[in-house]
Amino acid sequence: MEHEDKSESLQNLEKFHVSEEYGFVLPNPLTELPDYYAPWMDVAANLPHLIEGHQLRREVAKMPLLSTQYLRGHRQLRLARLALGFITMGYVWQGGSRQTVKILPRVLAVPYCTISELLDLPPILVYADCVLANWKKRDPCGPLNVENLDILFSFPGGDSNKGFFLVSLLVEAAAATGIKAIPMIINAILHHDRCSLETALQDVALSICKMREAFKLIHECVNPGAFFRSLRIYLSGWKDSFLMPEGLVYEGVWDSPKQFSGGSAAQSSTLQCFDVLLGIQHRAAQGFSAEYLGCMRDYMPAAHRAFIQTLASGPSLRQFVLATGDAGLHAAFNKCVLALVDLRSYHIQIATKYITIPAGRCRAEQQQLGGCVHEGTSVLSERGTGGTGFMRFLKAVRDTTRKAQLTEQ
Ligand code: HEM
Ligand SMILES: Nc1ccc(Cl)cc1-c1cn[nH]n1
Repeated sequence: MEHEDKSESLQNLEKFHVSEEYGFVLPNPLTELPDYYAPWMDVAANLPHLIEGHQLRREVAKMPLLSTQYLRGHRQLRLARLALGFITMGYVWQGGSRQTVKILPRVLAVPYCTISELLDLPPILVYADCVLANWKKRDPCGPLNVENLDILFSFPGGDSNKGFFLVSLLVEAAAATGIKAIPMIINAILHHDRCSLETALQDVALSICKMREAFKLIHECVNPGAFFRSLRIYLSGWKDSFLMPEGLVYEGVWDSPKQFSGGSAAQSSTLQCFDVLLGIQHRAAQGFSAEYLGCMRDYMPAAHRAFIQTLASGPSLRQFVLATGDAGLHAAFNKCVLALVDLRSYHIQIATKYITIPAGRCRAEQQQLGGCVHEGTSVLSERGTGGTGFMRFLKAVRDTTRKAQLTEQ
């Protein structure tokens, strides 16, 4: 398709399930399903209690095999997937790293895989489930802030669950004005409109700064110990996992076990969108392949994946700004890059506080008391020796971002 067509297609954000107000966040997610699905919703709503009471497996064994035919529309499918995703992660990880399961019972596997196929998402909890669709306003007319928000489902780990998912949601919501500026940027490039382009780039830089502001809430809303010892475990996946080397058998769906990566904000369309817009291409870092971020696009809603692909195949903002030799555009472009560098640097500090430091304490304890740190796979977990894998990855991504600045002409 010609660039001109692409710019037109990107003008219609709604087609890509992108909201002017909420960005990639699912606006006003449903909180209820038809009563027929009460067996799923009741277990999902009661997950922390069932897991802590070692009753989850018994409850799942009692569940009927429900048909997905009574689910109507995108939002009911997203809510059903969210509930089944929480139950699945709870079922697999309720015994921690000592008692993993190898088989997901058919009463979960069959509907979960059916719904996942309809949404073109893998049958494992992803960022688009537990962040983008896992929220409601207490007062529907109230603001989008921590005081007026709640999550729909949770793992054990208390309020840190809510804090982690809601802070992520607020970071995503802060990105909305930047995402909304993207069609304007593409249009300005195609019409050689430097003034509109500079204004839109200023919107992107301001939006990324607001994302970093929202990020700061993590300190008051998430406890490092609760995150490291509890929540992090439940988000782990079963790909390249030495705890589940074969992966997970989805009973009644596939005969052989399947491997899927755990939930990660690498599945956030927002950061990947800004990377593509600014022409930032990441490469391999120990433990994380160059394809890792690319592979995570398969864990995004199909419409969001299409938005990123359409953006990637459109005109290059980087090349356009370079070709103009315009100092104002040059500065506005670099402000966006530096805002992304600052966000990623701040994120690295957070990862240090919430993973590296608690992991160090945990190792010290285990050397005295024995027992094994959960060496989960993929997201938010230690990879490689001493948890350095992810830190090298995050620093490599940050440093590649820094190198994307346009140098002096
Ligand atoms: C307690 C808080 C957090 C911790 C400990 C943490 C830790 C990590 C770790 C270990 C990774 C690399 C592993 C992987 O991607 O599988 C990662 C990646 C990432 N995280 Fe977080 N994170 C936290 C919160 C957030 C939040 C709130 C956001 C934004 C909504 C975020 C955005 C990202 C992104 C976009 C990546 C992919 C790498 C990149 O694009 O820079 N993180 N995080
Ligand atoms: N913020 C997040 C929210 C949900 C899930 Cl599943 C993962 C993350 C995350 C953060 N950094 N890496 N992953």
